[in-house]
Amino acid sequence: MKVVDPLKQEIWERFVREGALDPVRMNKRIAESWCLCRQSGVNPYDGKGKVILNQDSLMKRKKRNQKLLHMAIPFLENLQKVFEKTKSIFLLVDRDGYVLYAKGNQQTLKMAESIKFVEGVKWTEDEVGTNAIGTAVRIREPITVVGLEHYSVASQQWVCSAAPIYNEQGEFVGIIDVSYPIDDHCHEHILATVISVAYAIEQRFHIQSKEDELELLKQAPSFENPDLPIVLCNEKEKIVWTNHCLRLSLSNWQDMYLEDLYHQDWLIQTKFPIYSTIHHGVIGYRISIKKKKEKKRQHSSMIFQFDGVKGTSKIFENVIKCCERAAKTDVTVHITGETGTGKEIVARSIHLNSPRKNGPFIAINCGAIPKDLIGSELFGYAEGAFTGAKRTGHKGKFEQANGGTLFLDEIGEIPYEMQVALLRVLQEKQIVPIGGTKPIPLDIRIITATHRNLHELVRTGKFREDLFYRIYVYPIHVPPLRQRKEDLPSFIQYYCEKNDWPITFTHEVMEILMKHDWPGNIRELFNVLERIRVQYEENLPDASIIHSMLTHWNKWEGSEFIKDSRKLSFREQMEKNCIMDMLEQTAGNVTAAAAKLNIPRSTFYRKLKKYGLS
Ligand SMILES: Nc1ncnc2c1ncn2[C@@H]1O[C@H](COP(=O)(O)OP(=O)(O)OP(=O)(O)O)[C@@H](O)[C@H]1O
Repeated sequence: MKVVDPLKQEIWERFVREGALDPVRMNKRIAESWCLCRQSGVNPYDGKGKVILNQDSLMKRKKRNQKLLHMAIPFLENLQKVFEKTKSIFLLVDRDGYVLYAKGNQQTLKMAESIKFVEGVKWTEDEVGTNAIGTAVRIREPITVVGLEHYSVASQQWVCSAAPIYNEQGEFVGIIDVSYPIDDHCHEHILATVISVAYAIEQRFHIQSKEDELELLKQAPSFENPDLPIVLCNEKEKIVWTNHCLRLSLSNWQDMYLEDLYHQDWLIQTKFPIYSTIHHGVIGYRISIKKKKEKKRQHSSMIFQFDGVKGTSKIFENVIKCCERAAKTDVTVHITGETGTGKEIVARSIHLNSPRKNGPFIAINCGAIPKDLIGSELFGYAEGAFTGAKRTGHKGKFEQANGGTLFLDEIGEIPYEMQVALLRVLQEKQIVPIGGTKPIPLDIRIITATHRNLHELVRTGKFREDLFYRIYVYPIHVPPLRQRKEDLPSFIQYYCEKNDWPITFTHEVMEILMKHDWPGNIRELFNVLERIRVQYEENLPDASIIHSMLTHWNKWEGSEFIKDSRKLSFREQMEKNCIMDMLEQTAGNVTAAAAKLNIPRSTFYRKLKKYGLS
């Protein structure tokens, strides 16, 4: 049933036609809003919702407002029960006017849908004209808008009452609204109810902030690293806790904000958000800090570009210093270190900081190439060098790296007979591709690496001594993760940021991670984090599950880290042999080998990786 008050209809029509109003006969707030709508060109004959978030954006907005949702929804649900017999719907709106929640009478929800008054819609004055939600967002006061007081026709069959919600800091965070069709003369005093509920939600914010503070304090690390000053601050960055090593130097920490630390020459090293287990919003941060003057001492290392985590450990700081020295010259570097410690990242950083940085950086894993192919991979071959060779010939890694850096990983795996050829290239600084006659001059820097003991290989006759002395000129040792555990938080933060994974590790979990020895080093750490992220997303499992994950890691199928040590099944071994045969037949041409085996190239590459052939 359409309810129209002819007098009000005339006032509205005159205003939209001529912009004329008799302010005495109108609510001041409504008159003001109409004028604003007219000025900003809102269409009075429309007023349906237009800006509607898609599912993904709505989820993101809900996530940003999860504390508000958590506080308000129980009250909204309660209202629904109380007003069950009416045609009302109940809404929660964020501070920008987006509807986050809309529930209530089914028939009214349908009617709302017809004007796009739905979850995700932007219901501001600019979008849909004068209305209780949009006007309350602007004036930040409670208001009821009835029928023809709405500026645009789409809402003129509605009565809506809205009130703003303020959090414990007094900040405006959103709107609560009750709306119903104008013919449902159910409650005269609905605005008073909406205001009371908004007030009750605000009280809930105050209580929750105390509970958040207690939860935050429970996150104080129980283990103490005397060299690592830690502070906890709330989400407004007010310091609420420091560890012992800081209490001497920060006597007035209780009155400080994070910003005050900058003024006292402290620098932030890592900053982890801490999330509430109740409402899942950020309740504070765990921060490790460092004195600025210590930083100055490291100044020379700071200008060295390192595309990864440097952390705070002295041991890795020394590695960076060595890299910096090596990068300035063309010295032949040999990098040692256990698997997964980041030898390739270190090699790349030397290249990127060297005068050759604009040239290519070519990496080859000597251990992953079938023995018979290593010659053509390194030195290339000339046109028609052998049956099946590409007509155009093939540029080897040495030639590809010309003008830049060649990184020979797992150099200890290079077959003995190939070592002579390699030595010759290093001495003569030129290559002759297989089957070719013309030498190609080389201008490259060589960096080698191995996780094996090269001295031992020389001693047992598996590695040529003359080649050893050629490559073992400037050794750099990359330490295992267990010797730089203080860098673990930085690695975790790096991983979380890279994967956009907002998670807080409780101190129990951190303790477990700190105690683990990480035999697979950074690769293992990232694999563990990957597994937790994929399996548990943002609901971190119990510390005991993470503990058993680490204990049984080696037994897990499908882990990258164990790929080398894992015994292949019969089927996998057959597949690996087949791939190796085909690579041999196609002289290492991956595209041709994949085509012959009728496997898509991307799958073929995945299999090469799986079997350690890439
Ligand atoms: N400092 C670092 N910052 C960020 N990521 C790192 C760092 N060091 C290693 N990683 C990551 O750890 C993994 C292993 O690193 P990398 O391949 O360089 O190790 P490696 O010592 O060469 O291993 P392998 O001996 O098995 O070849 C890679 O995913 C790499 O990106």
